Amino acid sequence: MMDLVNKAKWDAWSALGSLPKETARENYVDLVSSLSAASEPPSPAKPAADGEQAGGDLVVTSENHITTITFNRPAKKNAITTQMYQDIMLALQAASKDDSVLTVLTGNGEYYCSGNDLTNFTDIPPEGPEEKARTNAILLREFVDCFIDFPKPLVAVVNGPAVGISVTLLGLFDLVYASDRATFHTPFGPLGLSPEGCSSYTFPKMMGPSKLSRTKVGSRAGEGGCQSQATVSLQGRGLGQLVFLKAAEMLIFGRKLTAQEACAQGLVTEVFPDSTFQKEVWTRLRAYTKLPPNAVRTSREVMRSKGRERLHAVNAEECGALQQRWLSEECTSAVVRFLSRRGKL
Ligand SMILES: CCCCC/C=C/CC(=O)SCCNC(=O)CCNC(=O)[C@H](O)C(C)(C)COP(=O)(O)OP(=O)(O)OC[C@H]1O[C@@H](n2cnc3c(N)ncnc32)[C@H](O)[C@@H]1OP(=O)(O)O
Repeated sequence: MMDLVNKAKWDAWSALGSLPKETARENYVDLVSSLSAASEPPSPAKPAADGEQAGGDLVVTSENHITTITFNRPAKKNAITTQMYQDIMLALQAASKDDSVLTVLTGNGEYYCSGNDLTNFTDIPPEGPEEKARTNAILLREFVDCFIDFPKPLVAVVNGPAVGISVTLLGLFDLVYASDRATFHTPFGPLGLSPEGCSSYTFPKMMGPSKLSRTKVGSRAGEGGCQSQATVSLQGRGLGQLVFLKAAEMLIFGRKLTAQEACAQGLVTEVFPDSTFQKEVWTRLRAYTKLPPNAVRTSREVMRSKGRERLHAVNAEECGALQQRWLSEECTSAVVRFLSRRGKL
């Protein structure tokens, strides 16, 4: 009775009764070929091909216990429309309750995401620009709160250049895997804007001294670390000052970082050669979904819970500042310059 394996075999055999040997052989072959087909690793969730609007500007798929939210406006460098903010929140709310273990954000086409769609500022309601700024600030605060409160591991698969809010939100992600063709740009200064996505807090905090001192110069991308040619001059500067300087260079002065530089600063977890990026990343993510889901969720919760209250306060402060920035002449003239460069106005 205690030899459970052989007992299971006996039970299965005796349940076949007087099944003819030939039929049993055929059934066995059918079973084995069905199992081998199922064991084929499914191809990574492929977003809709360029130009297709399958699922509209956002494609949400859920397979292999991974929910994937794909920016799908390649013709507009995956700029985020007002509707997409709403749809991403809905997708996150659904993902927080489904059987997925991980939630991934990625882009279709050559860009990861070119940030907020600057035409969002052009549809001014009859109540005027102040009302537009007020409703935008509410939408942005709710959007970022969704990421702060999301209960499962968040992964960014940064397939190409990332701009603005798609960069600042990365400080709220658990894993940021980047192709070596990705870049990270937060042009808030030139746009007359200020940081969002809690980046005014997460970026200085994340670009900490330990990462700078451990920068590996010249190592190959994808060897579990960063390939950075950036040499970091520490002469005469306290690391604390250098940390702020790096975050300020991005958020105040709009310096664009390469994937390797972003990895050296702690914004990116790992950089992969573009040629093997998708295969390596999705193979790794599928392996992560085999981990005990409740342990994964518990570990993430104990890591994230302590900082949530602070992040909500930072988000509120950033949205309040942006509500004023959006009404400023600096911002409106920058948006006019962008949209008129192609005769959009
Ligand atoms: C609810 C409100 C929330 C607000 C949250 C605040 C967020 C802050 C931010 O995200 S700030 C950052 C905003 N993004 C930008 O400033 C990027 C603007 N775009 C560019 O600078 C360039 O397009 C580029 C560098 C991304 C790519 O340049 P490139 O020359 O390669 O390509 P094009 O410029 O020809 O772009 C192709 C078409 O895509 C349109 N487009 C690209 N990005 C945006 C965008 N962010 N908003 C609107 N439209 C964008 C571009 O206009 C082209 O359209 P066209 O083919 O019709 O001309």
